[in-house]
Amino acid sequence: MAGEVLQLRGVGVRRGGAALLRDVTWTVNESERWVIVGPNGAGKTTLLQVAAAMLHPTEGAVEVLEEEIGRADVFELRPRIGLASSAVAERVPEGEKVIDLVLTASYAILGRWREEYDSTDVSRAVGLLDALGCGDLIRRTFSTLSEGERKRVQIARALMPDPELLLLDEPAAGLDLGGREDLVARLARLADDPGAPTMVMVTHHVEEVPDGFTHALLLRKGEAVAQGKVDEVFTPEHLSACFGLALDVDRQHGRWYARASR
Ligand SMILES: Nc1ncnc2c1ncn2[C@@H]1O[C@H](COP(=O)(O)OP(=O)(O)OP(=O)(O)O)[C@@H](O)[C@H]1O
Repeated sequence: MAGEVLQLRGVGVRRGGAALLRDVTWTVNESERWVIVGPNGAGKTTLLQVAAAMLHPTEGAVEVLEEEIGRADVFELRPRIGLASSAVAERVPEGEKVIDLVLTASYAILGRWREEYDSTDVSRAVGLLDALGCGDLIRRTFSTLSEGERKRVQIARALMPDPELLLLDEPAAGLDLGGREDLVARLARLADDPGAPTMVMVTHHVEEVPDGFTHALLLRKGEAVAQGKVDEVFTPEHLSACFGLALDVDRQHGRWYARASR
């Protein structure tokens, strides 16, 4: 596949008279690791839904994995995209086992029915769950897992079809400090893996951005206020404009920190 994994040109999304996204132009190239940061209601999840070929924009043009949204067969396209989001987790059928939740990702479906999986699929699912520290959860029911366990299982599911694009919507939301640090370290290892897919992660907090993420897009009120290499975007000026308050920004050992200026 050539360089461009995602290309948005002048993308707008409107719902009921409200502009959720406005004139977003954004390119993600193969192997880049992007983070989308912005305050509540900025349009981050909406933008990720567009990137996941789940939401058709009202204006502008979108290409995902070189397929033009509106012309491409989204049912062929979606299995090439791994999406971990609470919107997916909310649709997991009652009683679904962790192993089945990961296995069914091969068919981009939720809820195991009568599909047959061979031993290669099962070994891959088990290997991914192990790599995310969930090896002991394989036979558990998804709905009984803690928030941190659910987040890691969702990432294993998103990786199951060996996607070309991995989209993570607030993977650290709701995690305690230990859970967050564990997840950020795992995502840093994934970001560092040259065989891993191109990645885009949404977060509210620069502290949750794993080392190895290369690019950032800042959203405010549906508009991209800055985008590019992460160390050029995570400046006090850009982040203060994005969140609407004066911020000090710092980086230590590959991790970012932001706090209100005194
Ligand atoms: N169907 C809809 N109709 C009208 N407004 C909507 C609709 N869906 C979302 N919105 C609004 O669009 C805005 C952007 O929502 P979105 O979920 O993309 O933001 P976000 O940046 O992910 O927010 P958060 O950080 O709070 O999760 C919000 O103000 C939301 O209320």
